[in-house]
Amino acid sequence: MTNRSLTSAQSSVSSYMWQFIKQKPSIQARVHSIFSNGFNLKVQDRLWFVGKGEENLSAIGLALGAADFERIAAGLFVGAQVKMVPLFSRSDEQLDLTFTCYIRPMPITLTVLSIRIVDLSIPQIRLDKLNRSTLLHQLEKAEIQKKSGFASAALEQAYIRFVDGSDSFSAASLQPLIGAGVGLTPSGDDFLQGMILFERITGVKATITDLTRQSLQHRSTTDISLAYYQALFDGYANMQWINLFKAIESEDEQQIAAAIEKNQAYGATSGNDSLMGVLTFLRKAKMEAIMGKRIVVALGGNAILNEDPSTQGQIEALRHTSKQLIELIKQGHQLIISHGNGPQVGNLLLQQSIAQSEKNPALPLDTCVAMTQGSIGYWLQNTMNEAIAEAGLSQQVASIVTQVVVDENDPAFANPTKPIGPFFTQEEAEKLSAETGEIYVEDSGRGYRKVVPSPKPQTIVEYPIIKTLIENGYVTVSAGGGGIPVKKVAHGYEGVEAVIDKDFASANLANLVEADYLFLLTGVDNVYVNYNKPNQEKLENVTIDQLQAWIAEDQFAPGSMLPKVQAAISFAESRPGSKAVITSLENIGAIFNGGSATVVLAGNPVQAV
Ligand SMILES: Nc1ncnc2c1ncn2[C@@H]1O[C@H](COP(=O)(O)OP(=O)(O)O)[C@@H](O)[C@H]1O
Ligand SMILES: NC(=O)OP(=O)(O)O
Repeated sequence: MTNRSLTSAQSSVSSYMWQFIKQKPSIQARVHSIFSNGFNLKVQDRLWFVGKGEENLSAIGLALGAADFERIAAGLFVGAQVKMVPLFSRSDEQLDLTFTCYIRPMPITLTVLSIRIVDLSIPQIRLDKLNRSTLLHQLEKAEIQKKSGFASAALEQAYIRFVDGSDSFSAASLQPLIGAGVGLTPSGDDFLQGMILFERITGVKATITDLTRQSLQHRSTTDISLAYYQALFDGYANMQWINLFKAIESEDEQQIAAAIEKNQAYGATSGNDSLMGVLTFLRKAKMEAIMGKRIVVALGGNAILNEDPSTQGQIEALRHTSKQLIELIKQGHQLIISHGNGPQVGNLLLQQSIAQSEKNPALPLDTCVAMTQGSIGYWLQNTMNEAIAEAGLSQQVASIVTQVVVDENDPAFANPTKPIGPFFTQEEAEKLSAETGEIYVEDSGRGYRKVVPSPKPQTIVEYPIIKTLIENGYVTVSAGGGGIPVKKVAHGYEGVEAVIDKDFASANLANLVEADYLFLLTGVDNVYVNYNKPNQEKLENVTIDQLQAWIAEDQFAPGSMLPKVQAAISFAESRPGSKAVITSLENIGAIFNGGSATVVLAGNPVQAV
């Protein structure tokens, strides 16, 4: 008998198999099937896989260093006896094992020391992370179908029926996939396992998992497939999947590409077959909008203030607004709310100046912005909580006092353009201007309003906090009133007197928190060219270039639609795939369901919402 001891850390065992090994003093097995990258052992009613090298560590198995694997594999035959004796000299992270193969020309015993116990339990990956990852795109260009069992006529038909939606997933439609196709792990099973795996990592409703379990009671498949189904149901996957999950988590495109390639190389068609399941899961999830989008929603004036300017009136308006916003949460999206404060901050400033005295000096504009941010955030937090409870949802809402950094040399300080506060007639405005030196301008045909400097936002101080809250499932209210304008000073930040445009601040926020969408909600469903003229034209899917051309023609009113269009452009061009939507509050539930809105994106308008 040949004996060989290994002391290297080249061998590993899955945590799943370890659970079984550690209960047994010795394990008698027979070789069940042999592949180029490993072989299966039958142990009573279970199958265990012995892989070549850690990259072939199976959920149901053990992986030996490549050289030692080759020594055994050379003489291996189906039916050969194998005996494993755990030595238990190590900790819970390591195992020693003697591994005797009764092979030709003579048996071989390996004493495999320091076998690493590798956790192959299926992790959770947040849908938004998966959604942002390039996995779907990469699978689409990897030509996996061509290399899979689904390239064969019979299976291809079954696949197309699912993908074009003519066959929905049901026990009856799914059952024929069990055991379908050639190989020791038939393609149909690999496909279903890819889907089950992704249901598991994303934690979405386990529809395919449940249907597959039911179908397995009526239709059988190979022992090997059954063993992998069992491992999946128990929450374990092969090493190459775990590596793909790590790559998705890293958001590194190249790492994802490398992990896909490793998976594709698995088995004859197995790797590609299960990736077909993943691809189908991702497409289905996208179609059903299971994969939530991260959406910054900027609320325009009429979302907060209608005819009744009292506190109660504004809360009522926000109550209505919150009920509409809930539609996005119901559809599974992450909601990052921002809002304007033009009327409120102007009114507060007016109250400050009227009531000021030596003992009670008027508060500066940045503090007034902070106060309106606080009051509107407080109202919104409560109306959102009410709407969430009413809809039977469980999200929690947090308002964040948000400071937005501006450049103190921004030319906007010398040229006030931001209308705030109440509307006045021309005579009233002229009188006020003469008395106070303040500047009043006509605001989009609605009357005269005081204007204040509105510098461009550079960054948002609290954005990492906002991002953390979103990623942990909270609905946030932030950057209210465009954020509190501050400048960077040696010891931190200091307020500056201005009101930042909330559409620009929201675009900045959307970029910083890596949102998929920026929704600018206002009084119209769409942006128009030739607005309010007999030849007005509704804009639906538009590119940045088209908008730039219309801006040059002065199609959008400064102080109302122009900043929205500019903010939409700045977000759409910030990152590939970012989309900005300008529409009304009433329209938000319909946006992902074929409703009409103005959608701005950097690329081809055909790919809109
Ligand atoms: N080209 C345009 N297309 C559509 N609406 C326009 C256009 N130009 C001006 N508007 C007006 O601008 C309004 C949006 O600006 P405003 O009311 O200031 O924003 P907010 O809703 O953020 O308070 C629209 O409701 C509409 O009345
Ligand atoms: N800060 C700001 O832009 O407010 P409005 O949208 O209400 O004008």
